This record gives sequence, C-alpha cells and structure tokens, in this order.
Amino acid sequence: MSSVQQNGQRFGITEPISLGGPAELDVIKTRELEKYLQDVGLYESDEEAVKREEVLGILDQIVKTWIKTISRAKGLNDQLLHEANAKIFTFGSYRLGVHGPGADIDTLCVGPRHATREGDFFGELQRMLSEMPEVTELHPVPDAHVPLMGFKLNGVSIDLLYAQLPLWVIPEDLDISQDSILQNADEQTVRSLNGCRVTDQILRLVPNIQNFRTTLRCMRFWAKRRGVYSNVSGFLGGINWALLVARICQLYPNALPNMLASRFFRVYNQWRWPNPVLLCSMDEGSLGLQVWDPRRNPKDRLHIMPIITPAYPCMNSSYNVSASTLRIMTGEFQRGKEICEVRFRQVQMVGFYADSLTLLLWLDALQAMETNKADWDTLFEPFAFFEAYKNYLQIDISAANVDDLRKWKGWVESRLRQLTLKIERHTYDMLQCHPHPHDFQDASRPLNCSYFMGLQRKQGVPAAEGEQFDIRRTVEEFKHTVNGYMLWIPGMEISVSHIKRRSLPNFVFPGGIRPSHTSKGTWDSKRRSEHRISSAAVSNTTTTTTTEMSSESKAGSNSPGDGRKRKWGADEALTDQPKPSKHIAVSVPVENSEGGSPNPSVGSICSSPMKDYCTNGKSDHISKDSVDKVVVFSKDPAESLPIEKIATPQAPSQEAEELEESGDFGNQMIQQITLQDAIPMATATIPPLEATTLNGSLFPNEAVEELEVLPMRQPEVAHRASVQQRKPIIKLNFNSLGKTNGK
Ligand SMILES: Nc1ncnc2c1ncn2[C@@H]1O[C@H](COP(=O)(O)OP(=O)(O)OP(=O)(O)O)[C@@H](O)[C@H]1O
Ligand SMILES: [Mg+2]
Ligand SMILES: [Mg+2]
Repeated sequence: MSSVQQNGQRFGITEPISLGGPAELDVIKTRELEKYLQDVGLYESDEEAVKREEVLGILDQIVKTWIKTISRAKGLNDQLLHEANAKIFTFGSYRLGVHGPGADIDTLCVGPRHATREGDFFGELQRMLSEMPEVTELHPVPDAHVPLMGFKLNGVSIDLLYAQLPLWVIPEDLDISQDSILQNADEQTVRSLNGCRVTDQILRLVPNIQNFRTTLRCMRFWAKRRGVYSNVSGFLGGINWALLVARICQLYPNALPNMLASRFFRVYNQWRWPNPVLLCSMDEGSLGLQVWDPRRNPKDRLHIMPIITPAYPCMNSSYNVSASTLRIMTGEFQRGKEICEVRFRQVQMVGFYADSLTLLLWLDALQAMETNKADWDTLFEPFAFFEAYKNYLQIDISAANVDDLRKWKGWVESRLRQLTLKIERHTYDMLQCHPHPHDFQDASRPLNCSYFMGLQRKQGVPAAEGEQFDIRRTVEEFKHTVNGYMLWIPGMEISVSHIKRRSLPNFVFPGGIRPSHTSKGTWDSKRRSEHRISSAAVSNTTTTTTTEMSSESKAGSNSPGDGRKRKWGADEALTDQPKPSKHIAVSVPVENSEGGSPNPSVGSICSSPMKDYCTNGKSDHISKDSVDKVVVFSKDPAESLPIEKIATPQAPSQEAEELEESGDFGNQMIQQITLQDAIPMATATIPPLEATTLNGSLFPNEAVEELEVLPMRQPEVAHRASVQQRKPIIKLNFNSLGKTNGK
C-alpha cells in the first residue's frame, strides 16, 4: 500500500491521467446526475437510514450479550468476564455508502479467542437469534467459503460473518486495518476480515469519497440495467465495480462524477485484460499468506479480468469472469463510451462558447440539461436480453418446499457458470453463451424457478456448412454435477431445455406480459441499424465477390412459403454427410471500437506498471485498429430465406419473427446444436430486424449469422426415418436473419 501519497496528487500506482477539474457545465451535469439517481430510487429515505442504524445498534448489543453468556458458561474469571467483548463492523455497499433501499448490511462480528465459530457463533448466537421475534429468515451457512448467517432483523437484511481473533479481550476501538490482526488467525477468519479491510482500504485510496460514491452508484445502476451486475453469474459484483470505479477516481482525481462516468467507459474500453486493476502496490506481507500473483501461482494465470483487492492478502475479486462474460462486458464498456462521447462533445462545445459568451453558455447549458436526462436514460437503457437472441437455454429447477428451493437455488446458481464454460469449451468457443444474471419465477409455481442463457454462434468466424455442435453430453455432465449436491434430497430437480425466443415463457417479461413488439428507438436498436446500413454501403461498393453473392442470393431466394418451410435445412443437419458447401467470402470491415485513436495514457497505465503481472502479451481484447474480417456467406439457394418482408426496416419485428419461426416446437430438451452456413445478407441494404446485440463487437457485421432451431417433428417420412435412428434431435442452425431481399 506504499505508493499512495495522501497529501500529494498521487493516488494509486501510477500518475493520474489528468488533473483536470470540472468545467461549469460538469458541475451542472453532475447535479443532474445526482438528481437522476435520486429520481430512479437509488437512495434510501431518512427513516430507512435511521432504522438501519437502530438495527446495527441492536445487533451490537446482541453480540455483546452473547459473548457474556458464553464467557460465563465457559467459566472465565470475573476479570475476563467483565472485559469480555465482541463488536461488529460493517462492510460492503452499506459501508461504502452506496447501498440502495432494501440492500443488505454486510456485517462482521469480531469475537475473542474463546468464542469459537462452530460451537459458539453457529451455536449459542444462532440459537439466540432463532429465538428472537425480531429476527426472521435465519439462514446459517457454516460450510461456505466465507461462513455466514443471513437473517432479517426488524425487516433489515443482514449478512453476518464471524472473525475469531487470538485475543482474550476485544477492545472497543479495535483497528482491523493493521496486517498484524491476521497473525495466527484461522483461514476463515482471514477471509471474513477481508471484506471490511478491503472496504476501508478503498475509502482510503480514493481522492474524494463523495465523488467516488456518486460515480459508484451510477456505475452500479448502469451495470444492473445492462445485465452485468452479478458475481455469481460471471459478471462483476459490488466489490468489483467499487474497485473499478476507485481506480478511475485515482486516475482523474479532480474530476466530478459525470466526468468520472465517461472516463470509466473510456478507460475500461481500452483496458488490456488480463492486466490487473490495482489500487495500490501488492505487499508480499510478512505473514506468508498467499497473494494474487500469476508469476507464481498457475491458477492466477487463468484469471482473465483480474481486479485486485487492496488489503493484504491481495486477491483477485473477479475470478468468476469467463471469456463470455468478459466479451459481454467489454461490449458494454464500448457502448457506454460511445454514448458518453456524444455527451462529452456537448460539454466541450458549450465550454467553448462560454469562453466567449457567458450568456450563450447558460442558454446552451439549460438546453443541455434538458437533453441530459435523455442522455442518462440512453446510457441506463435496460439491456433487452429476451430480444437479443433467437435461441435460449432454459434451466428449470424445483424443490419440495421453499426452504429446499432456497438451498437448491444457491447450489445451482453457483454451478451455472460451469455450464456456460463447458458449452463454450466443448464447442471450441464456437457457441457463445450469455447468462442472464437473475432467476425468474412463475408466480403460479412458487416451488420452481428458471434461469436463461442466450445462445449464439461465435461472431466473426466463418461458418462451415454442416458443422455441428452437440451439447447433449455437456448438458448431461452439467446435470450430473449439479445432482451431486451434498445436501441433495428428493424433490430437488433440474431440467435443461432449448427454447426459441417466441417460446419464452411470459413470466420472463415485465408484469408477465409478452411485449407485442420488440423495442424500437432504443440506442441499441438504432446503433444496430446504423451499423448495418453502413455495412451495406460497404457491401455495395465491394468488389465482384459481393456482386456474385448478390446474384447468387437472388437466384436462390425462395418464395416466402417454401422458404419458410425449407429454411431449417433439417435434412442437412440430420445427415452425417454435409452437403458440399458453396461459399463466397465477402470482406467487410468490422467496426472499430473507437472513433478516434486510443488514449495513449490509458494504454500506458494498463501496460507498463502492471505488465509484469500479465500472463501473456497478447491480451488486448479490444481492437483499436480497423481490421477487416472475412465473413463467409453461403450461396446455397436452398438455404436462402424469403426476406422480402423481413428485410424491410419498417417491418414489425413480430412479423419477422413469425416468418422466421414457422415451426412450432415449443420447449424441447437440448439434443444437438448444429452449425450451418450463414446466409447472405445479399445487397445488405436492409438490416435484419432481430440481431444479436451483445458480443465482443456490439454491432457486428457478422450479426447476419443466427442460430436456428430445427423442428423435432420432421415433415417427411424419409426424413423421420433418419431421425429415428437417433434420439430426437433438436438442432440449432446458424442461418441468417438477414436474408437476401431478392435483388
Ligand atoms: N469475490 C469477492 N472477493 C472479495 N470480496 C468479496 C467478494 N464477494 C463479496 N466480497 C465482499 O463481501 C462484500 C459484500 O458483498 P455483497 O454481495 O453484499 O455486495 P455489496 O458490495 O454489498 O453490494 P450489494 O449492494 O449488491 O449487496 C463485498 O463488498 C466484499 O467486501
Ligand atoms: Mg451487500
Ligand atoms: Mg451481502
């Protein structure tokens, strides 16, 4: 923690990127941001804040009573009995000052050497809590990596951890930030202390706590809206977002929250993962505890988005992140950056006028304030997960009663990441999974709940016709692992199904009502359209290959009727002998992540001082250069889909969906996933309506590739015969949504 100069300008392990302070408009915009965050309900009421403090006071009294009780029972002498003490510390979002209404209070109880975890914390204290009428929903989790008791005290959610220190007496002014507190502590105590030590350290390492808090609230809200807030799903949780924001605060020590938010996107859009994010240098420490260090620990080399905690022993807080979730998050950083850049330009323009004409500044500022809400609305637009894919995995679980379901959920949720990892690994990363970070429940079935994952073929890689992904074994393996739950009891069930978008159950939609149209006019949808149109322009001016593709497509375009029936290419998918493929390659530019050149300062902060921690030198996931990628389109007329209707930008997406999904397959067990050729977008002047939105490049030209479902019911006898040789098969094709428009 050495390189922080509290009184100088330097916070963190490098010089700041900029010491620039706010322009007048930044002050206005930050005020507007704070108001926005208040209006969306991120701040609790004064009454709720008071109630939390009361609850913490009660809890502190409870642990003090508990320690006296057990000290007496253990026969401690009068002196020790008199001095016997336990106390609580808070950490997490409450301690950071960024919690919303209803958030839990993460609390650590620190007790003396004679108060054991098993016998006393999960014994007498648990018993005491269970007998208190003001305590409800008590759930002890003694076997967790970080053992805890979850409960509600007067309606406030508490996560209570325990640290057993090798001290006879716990002083009321105990300082747990000293590393010496960890001496002779057991592993679970070290882990339990970590949360508090990290939180306190973060608050010490940021130049301005209030700016940090507002920015973190903003980023947490944004991450939740965009579906990337969840540690257990492989995205980032509260601690990770706090560390990422804290680093931005260090790099721009004088910036206000509206600036910090835009710098956040700018910096992390260019971050060269797996360079770690560090708030301070990592001490080796004198206690011999293992710290994160990929040079020494092979396991640490597997971490692809390391965000390192700033308290000894420094650890990576984001080991759950996978290639998929990183790809999704970097796409989101890019989106955020693009949206903020527009706003940033507004500020600059207004600032320019301000130099020459103050009146103009204020007129413009007033106008900017009006557009500001819309800007923030755009940034915080919820990610339309259930519009983004055509194919999903649905994981349903159930149990015999509410308590069993809670335990079963906890277990299954902790395993779901393995399913995404396995699917991607077993398909050589050609099939990408996008987990939804939350579960869904059908109100009419309280003992069931469901999880969803969007599926798409890897973007930007030429599709080989007939290539098949069989994930049956992967799914079976996953279910087998899940069913190996130590506490499994009859009634705990799991099933995994493949569903098409239109078969998504209603309970996944807000209010349980399926929207009649996919969302339009959102930044995502507009950006997608713009992208496609620009792709089309490129396609149209591309050499003969494009022309050739177009004419082939034209020749092959079917009538809507037969095309719809035929489009699945079921026979190809079901045979072991793929048809010889006819491909043409069209070179299309993949959209650059950045309009301008990368910020050199960002490059240097995430490469030079941290490069030693890098696992390799090829870690830059974010392309800054304009790169041409080759997308291979099929010329096979049989696979061309009728697109005349679908391919009009104005066509209602529902209609498009119906045209595309003529088969009615409903939910079916996953059997097999098949990769087939992408179908040409032909002249590509018309964007497909239902595009994949989230992947490494947000608006990929390659979005013309889509997964398709093959019917289980086969239309022809001969065909059915071939099916019967196998188990019933469901396949996902990688056909095009963007069909030839017949030109
Ligand atoms: N993967 C992790 N690595 C290190 N510390 C963690 C990790 N997960 C949780 N913690 C610690 O536990 C604290 C509480 O976690 P929790 O899930 O309640 O999130 P939070 O930051 O409080 O946000 P929320 O408002 O969502 O509860 C974190 O702030 C952090 O200190
Ligand atoms: Mg919390
Ligand atoms: Mg918690």
